[in-house]
Amino acid sequence: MADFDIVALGEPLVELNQTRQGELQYLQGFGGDTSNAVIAAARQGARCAYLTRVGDDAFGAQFLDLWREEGVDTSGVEVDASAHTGLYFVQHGPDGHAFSYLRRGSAASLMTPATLDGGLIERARFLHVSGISLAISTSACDTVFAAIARARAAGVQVSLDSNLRLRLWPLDRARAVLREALCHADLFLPSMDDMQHLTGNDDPERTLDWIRDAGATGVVVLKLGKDGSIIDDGKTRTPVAALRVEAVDATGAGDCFAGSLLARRCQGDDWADAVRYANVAAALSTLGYGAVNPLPRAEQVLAKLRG
Ligand SMILES: Nc1ncnc2c1ncn2[C@@H]1O[C@H](COP(=O)(O)OP(=O)(O)O)[C@@H](O)[C@H]1O
Ligand SMILES: O=C(O)C(=O)C[C@H](O)[C@H](O)COP(=O)(O)O
Repeated sequence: MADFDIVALGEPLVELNQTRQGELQYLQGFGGDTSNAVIAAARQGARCAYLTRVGDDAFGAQFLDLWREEGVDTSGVEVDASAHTGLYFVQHGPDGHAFSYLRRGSAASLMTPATLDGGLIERARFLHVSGISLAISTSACDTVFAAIARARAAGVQVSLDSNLRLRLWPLDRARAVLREALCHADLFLPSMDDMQHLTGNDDPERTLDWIRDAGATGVVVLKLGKDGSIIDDGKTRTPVAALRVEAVDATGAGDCFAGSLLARRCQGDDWADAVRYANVAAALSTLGYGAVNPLPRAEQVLAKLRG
């Protein structure tokens, strides 16, 4: 039996969230898509580990404490004495949230395939990576492809969230790299917003056709925000409704979706049940500010599912 349900690879970011427009008050929290996803999964009962690098600074130490409190294994976290932990800002406006970054040269962006040498990937059921892990630097991009190759060689399933961030890389490169990566994913988790940029169309069916034409052979779950998601298992496409909520801050909803979905797959759910669960967990995660604090625990999600 594998030691871990999920090993994720990527960059954690300290979060400064401007919860009131126009005021110089920022709530400090934690973010970074793959870190959010493993914390969400751990809160649903999954055994998780995180592969990353942080600076030898107060924020790096806060992250190590956070992962330990959340039960996420940190044996794959390297501390770099000569680079910083990354930081991002969340601003809220009429079109939802917007991110900006202070991350170039961060410890995580300096990862290389040697970061994988501890052998954690081979001990997992799923490797989870994202478009952000691929975008933060050339060496991180190489590291993600090396991780995918190691996972596939060891029979570990690969999960990929599109998480397109056009502040991190140009659209043409993002499209080319994501097309290559999605062909190796057992589970691809694009959002409709990301796919609109990549494909130029806003129709979910045509978007799923584009993904299949690009070479996706695994399961694809297209995330549609407040409209829920669609499962495409290669044969049938099944829409799954969202839970209706008054969302406050959707930062991290997609990561909560990914972590919860993987956790439930590892607990034996079929795709439809796992996606139903992930929709509810992700909706609940929009009810508070920040990517990590509002991530729900299994009891809350199960209570909501029971109605
Ligand atoms: N306003 C909302 N109401 C209910 N559920 C939501 C809302 N926003 C997001 N979700 C849930 O979170 C999932 C991921 O959100 P989405 O915005 O589509 O992806 P991402 O955060 O990756 O851009 C959705 O599929 C849905 O289940
Ligand atoms: O943008 C980045 O580089 C980050 O990692 C910061 C955020 O924590 C995630 O982007 C949130 O991701 P969503 O779940 O898609 O809202």
